[in-house]
Amino acid sequence: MNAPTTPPAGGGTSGERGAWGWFAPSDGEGPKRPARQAPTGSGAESADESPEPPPPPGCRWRPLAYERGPYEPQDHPGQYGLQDHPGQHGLQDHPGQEGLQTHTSQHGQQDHPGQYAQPGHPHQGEQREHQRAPEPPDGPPHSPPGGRPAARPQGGWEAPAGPACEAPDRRPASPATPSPDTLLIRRTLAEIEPIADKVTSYFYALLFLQAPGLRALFPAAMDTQRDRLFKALLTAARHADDTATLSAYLSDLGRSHRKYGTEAAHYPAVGESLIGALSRHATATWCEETQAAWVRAYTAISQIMIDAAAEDERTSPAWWHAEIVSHESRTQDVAVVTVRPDQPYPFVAGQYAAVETPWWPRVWRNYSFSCAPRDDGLLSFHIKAVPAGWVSRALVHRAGLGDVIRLGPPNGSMTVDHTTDNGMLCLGGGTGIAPIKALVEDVARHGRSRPVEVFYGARHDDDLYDIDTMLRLQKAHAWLSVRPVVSHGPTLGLSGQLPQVIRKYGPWTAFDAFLSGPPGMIRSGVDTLVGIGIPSHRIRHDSIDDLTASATS
Ligand SMILES: NC(=O)C1=CN([C@@H]2O[C@H](COP(=O)(O)OP(=O)(O)OC[C@H]3O[C@@H](n4cnc5c(N)ncnc54)[C@H](O)[C@@H]3O)[C@@H](O)[C@H]2O)C=CC1
Repeated sequence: MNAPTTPPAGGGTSGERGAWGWFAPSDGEGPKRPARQAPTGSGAESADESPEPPPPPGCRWRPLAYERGPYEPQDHPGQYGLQDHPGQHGLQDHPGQEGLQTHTSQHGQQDHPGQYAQPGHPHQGEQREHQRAPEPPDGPPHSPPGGRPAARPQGGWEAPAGPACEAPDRRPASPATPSPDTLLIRRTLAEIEPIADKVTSYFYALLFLQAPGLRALFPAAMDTQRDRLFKALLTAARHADDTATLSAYLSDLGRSHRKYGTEAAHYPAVGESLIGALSRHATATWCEETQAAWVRAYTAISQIMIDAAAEDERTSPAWWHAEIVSHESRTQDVAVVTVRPDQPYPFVAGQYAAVETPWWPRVWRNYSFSCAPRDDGLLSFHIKAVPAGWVSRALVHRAGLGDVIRLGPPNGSMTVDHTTDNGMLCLGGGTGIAPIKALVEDVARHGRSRPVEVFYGARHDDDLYDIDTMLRLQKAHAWLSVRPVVSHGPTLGLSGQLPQVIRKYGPWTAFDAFLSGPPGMIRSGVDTLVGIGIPSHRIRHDSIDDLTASATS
């Protein structure tokens, strides 16, 4: 599985596929290589400090077909590989917000997803066709900006002869002082931020040009998944100094990429494309030193991901098949879908999984489990069909008994801490009630009673599709209180939006809080809760970024 990362003995030629110049992640088995030096000058003289074995003649990927899938897509062979699945250690890249987010809330910015679909997103139409690899949006990838001849000797990109770097402060990093590499990386990021879309497109164009085989790992239409990998890489690089959190985040990312068919051998091409896209677009700040910083960062990032994937492979499948055993329509747009995985599926209440349907190969969407682990091993999801949501519409309107979906591994950290008896304040907006129900079941199973206060929000009374279940649970457990809250229209319950309504109750300062619902609700919910005295480390929710990114799921 070692990646063919070194240039051929005689030196690779520009653009030669597989002659990766910089990135040689190990397969997690052997010792790690030190980061390569970035090319200097023309790059021709750049060399690894340690001798390397001659590389294979090209970068080859074995075909990435489902190996045990009953529904191999016909016209999109293989399966997609490179998507971000922010896990519970969530790194968020929010404008104006620096620092890694952990699984608990920092004012509404945390990691990963729940399910995620909101109507009215500008994603239009179902599955637009993008079957061929995209063209680089602004010129051939090997031409650096300004028409300078592109040289990519030894398989690496030459640093454009841009302005010299301002020498960064070389003192060691501290929590308050970013390392010199991180400073350089952040300069690049600041420069590309206004043109992030363009850089993202360019990155993928380069990737598919250099390694056409990787195209088959992505969905036919590069929808919201498109920029996740790129974004995750940038975010990780931005936070390269925070090794503990970064390592947890990247390990999750590496593990979750297994279901896409990602292999260690894919990482060099990704790294080459990353550097290629950045060097082309960050022309004001790119220089040799910056390039070297990015090479070091990517080498470290990819190695963590590869190691985590290799470790995970020893104990866990890359995905599970799961047969639909119950499909219950609750409203016109909401269904409760129950599945039986083909092998034991270990998870914790409050987590979520990526789901792929047979109808949209390689398009994965995250859905929270609506139940705690059950003795019979079944899993349930609440799915709301949204206008342009390929997966959600298929699951609500097309799926039926006997259909087989695929599940990625469990993820997420909106889970109950059973070491404390703190009260739990739970806000579930719309289908966001699903993981809240799972948390309630988890507390019930655990046997130690603690106050659990659930506020269940919906637009209209009719949208409270799971209120009967929640009220049944309330009846069964004296420690549980469930309050329906309706934001639009008349109701016998409480009126208003969830965050407003909880202000009228409390005090909540001794409670842990759990938020699940639309991104707007999470944001204002976190603000409200922090405002009324719940420390942010006791507020849990899934990633706002991914809730937003997956708005058309
Ligand atoms: N783990 C999670 O966080 C999960 C999240 N979801 C997400 O929950 C959402 C459910 O959508 P719908 O059922 O259409 O819910 P919805 O849009 O009808 O909202 C439900 C309730 O949430 C509150 N709310 C919504 N927007 C708000 C805002 N901007 N500020 C304050 N409160 C607000 C209101 O009380 C509203 O009645 C989806 O975006 C889905 O992705 C779903 C399942 C799990």
